[in-house]
Amino acid sequence: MSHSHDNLSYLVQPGGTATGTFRVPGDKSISHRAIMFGAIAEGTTEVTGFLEGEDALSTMQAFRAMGVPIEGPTQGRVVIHGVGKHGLQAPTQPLDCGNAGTAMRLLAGLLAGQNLAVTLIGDASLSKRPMRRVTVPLGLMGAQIDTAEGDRPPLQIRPVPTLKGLHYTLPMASAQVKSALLLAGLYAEGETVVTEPAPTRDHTERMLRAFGYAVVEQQSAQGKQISVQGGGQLKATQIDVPADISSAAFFMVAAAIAPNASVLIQHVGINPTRTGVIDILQLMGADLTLENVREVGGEPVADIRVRSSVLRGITIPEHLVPLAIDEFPVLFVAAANAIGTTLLTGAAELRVKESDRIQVMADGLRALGVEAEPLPDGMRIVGLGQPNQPVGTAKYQGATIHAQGDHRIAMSFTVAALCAKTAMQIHDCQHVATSFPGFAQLAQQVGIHLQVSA
Ligand SMILES: O=C(O)C1=C[C@@H](OP(=O)(O)O)[C@@H](O)[C@H](O)C1
Ligand SMILES: C=C(OP(=O)(O)O)C(=O)O
Repeated sequence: MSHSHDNLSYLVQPGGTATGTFRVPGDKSISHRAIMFGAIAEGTTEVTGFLEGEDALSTMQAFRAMGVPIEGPTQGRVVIHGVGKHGLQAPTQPLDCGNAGTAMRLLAGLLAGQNLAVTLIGDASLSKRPMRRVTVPLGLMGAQIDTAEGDRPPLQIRPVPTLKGLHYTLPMASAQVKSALLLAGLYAEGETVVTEPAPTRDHTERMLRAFGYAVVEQQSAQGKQISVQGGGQLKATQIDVPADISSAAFFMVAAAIAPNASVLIQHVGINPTRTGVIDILQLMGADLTLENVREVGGEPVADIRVRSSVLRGITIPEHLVPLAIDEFPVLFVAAANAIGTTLLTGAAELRVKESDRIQVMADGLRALGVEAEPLPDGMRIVGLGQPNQPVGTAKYQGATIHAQGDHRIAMSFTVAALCAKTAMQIHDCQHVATSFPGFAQLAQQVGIHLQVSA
């Protein structure tokens, strides 16, 4: 995708807070899947609450380029006129997945068995991310996908008439790989069974069922096994996308570390495979409660209230890592403001996201004067909180930070600025629009002293 601004910077002055009642944009994982599944379903699917961010729009554009009529988005409403499982047309150009790993990896699985020639490309960040994790198991199913040197994008999918089902144990806890294989499994002969070593987000499983496709789950000694049979059909449905807990997380941490803060974030998806950030913040002592817990369209949602909190450093339980995988950049900011040391291990996957989130966050925190030691699979952070100090006391210097093209790094240091003694300058913030359009305006609205410059 082309970006409207090539180099956005944020200047955040100290002394802000976070207060108010608001909703953050729609869940990115669910928005990608709603387009993909709606496109290959029979009939018309209506989506509300869709994330109008660049990542989900890349997915939408890709299906339009394969001949799927899609209306919208208009205020989060999208109407997809499904073409059925075999109705996609070969695109005349490479499909541009932009910054979105989810788009590229899930599309690889969904397209592998369609007898179409398709090339998937991405931006500079995505072009550095590993793809063997999907191309190897898809190859075992009979797919023919070429990568560039070192297993990186572009992916060239060659037409093959059919795939074979596969029994596969994921070498890492990855919902993207799991989903790619289940989607390929819809087009494979027989059964495809994916075993996950630890629970990962289960939006694919839930949404396949919402589209009337049977998904069987059972526990085994190796972990949960998820199976689909090839050859079935998806039937159009309605999808109400909840607000993205990964976006809400920035304001959860902002409210926890800022003085006199209180936020109520409405209609947030609290699928248990996504709530690691809530558990971790509560273990750190955050004043965080769930209100109005309800179920919307097969996904649990709640309003999340967070107030200024005395946070304490913890050793993060490893089983929570995949359940909070995208929230670690901002959780590191919480740790920097806590009393005592926080230790994260078992999170090597953070090194292969939009940036190396361990190195980039450690470098940024050190620039603020925080002791942050990157580990091969995590980080040790010595928090600057002091007992008996009021919440929100400024603890470190502001600094100039480069977000390295990573939306979550840019937003995390915006939150960190709440407890800085001097201004924070953050460069390379344009990718915030991939997951959180309107972030800067919302930050200003809640009381963060943020100015945007191009
Ligand atoms: O399936 C998904 O929608 C996602 C899975 C996760 O990636 P991995 O599968 O690489 O862990 C997560 O980091 C990403 O933001 C979205
Ligand atoms: C890792 C992320 O997304 P993706 O893998 O889709 O680029 C993210 O949004 O933090």
